[in-house]
Amino acid sequence: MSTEKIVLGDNQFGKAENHLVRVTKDGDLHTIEDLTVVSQLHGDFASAYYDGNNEHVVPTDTQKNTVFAFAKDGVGSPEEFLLRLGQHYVDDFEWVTGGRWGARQVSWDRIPVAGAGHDHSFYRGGSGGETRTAIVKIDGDAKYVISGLQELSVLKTTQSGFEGFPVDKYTTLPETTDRILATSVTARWLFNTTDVDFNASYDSVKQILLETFTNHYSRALQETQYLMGKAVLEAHPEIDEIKFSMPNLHHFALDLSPYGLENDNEVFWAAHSPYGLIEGTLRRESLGDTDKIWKGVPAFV
Ligand SMILES: O=c1[nH]c(=O)c2[nH]c(=O)[nH]c2[nH]1
Repeated sequence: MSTEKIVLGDNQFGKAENHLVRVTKDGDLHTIEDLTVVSQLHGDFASAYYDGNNEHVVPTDTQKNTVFAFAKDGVGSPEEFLLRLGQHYVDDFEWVTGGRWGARQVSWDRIPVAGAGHDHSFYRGGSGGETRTAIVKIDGDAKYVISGLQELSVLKTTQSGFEGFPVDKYTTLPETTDRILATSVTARWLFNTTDVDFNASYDSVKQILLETFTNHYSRALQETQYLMGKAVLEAHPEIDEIKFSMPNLHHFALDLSPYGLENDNEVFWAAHSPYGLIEGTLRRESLGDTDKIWKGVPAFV
């Protein structure tokens, strides 16, 4: 066995995937900044690795908290935000000589309602937008068309609450009348004819889904889902049934009071898992059994 000393080379540590959503409010006009941040420190940490001595180990938990606390003062640009974060560590911890801070920022577009961008409801457009799907089934003489979309990401920064749920000994969730509601809509809708301008129909259904997400105070994602499906079926007689799968993508307003800061629903942690999963089928009451048509239709195409 070699007795050569094993030495520590490059090292760094911190917290990855700090998913921050910063809401800035100018009256009813809200803007959002959505960044996923990684923080990694360089410095004199040898005794932590060699001796288990944590005197210099700025906890990764603290690095996470610092990301959210710093967001209280706004983000501005990811570059400025990261420069501010990094400067804090080299200024305030003498053994920290540097580090690496990174961010992925995604942009949200305002949902267009009657030609104007909405004040507080957003969707992911451009390359972050939804995928359109289509499925055709033929069974003898019968032809069925199922159109759909997946991963239409929408988020509203207010006009959403959740109250009145049953409470048992496992319930810790507080009631709320003001929260972020965010989901990524997967929907499939079944036509009762093939005589359809499918491109125009798709554009209209998507717009109805977006507008309906926007246009009411949501008492739960379940209610919002029902209203979205109802609006589609009411506006489109050529569609008989719509199925949804919608994650409830939780955004937790963080308690910044331990750092002497208030959080009036401005700084949120966007948790990735677990997420709520809200699914439902909306259909015309008189519609017969369609199970055979849906059989074999995958959840995601
Ligand atoms: O809109 C919601 N529906 C739920 O079923 C639920 N459950 C939960 O914990 N939060 C929420 N929000």
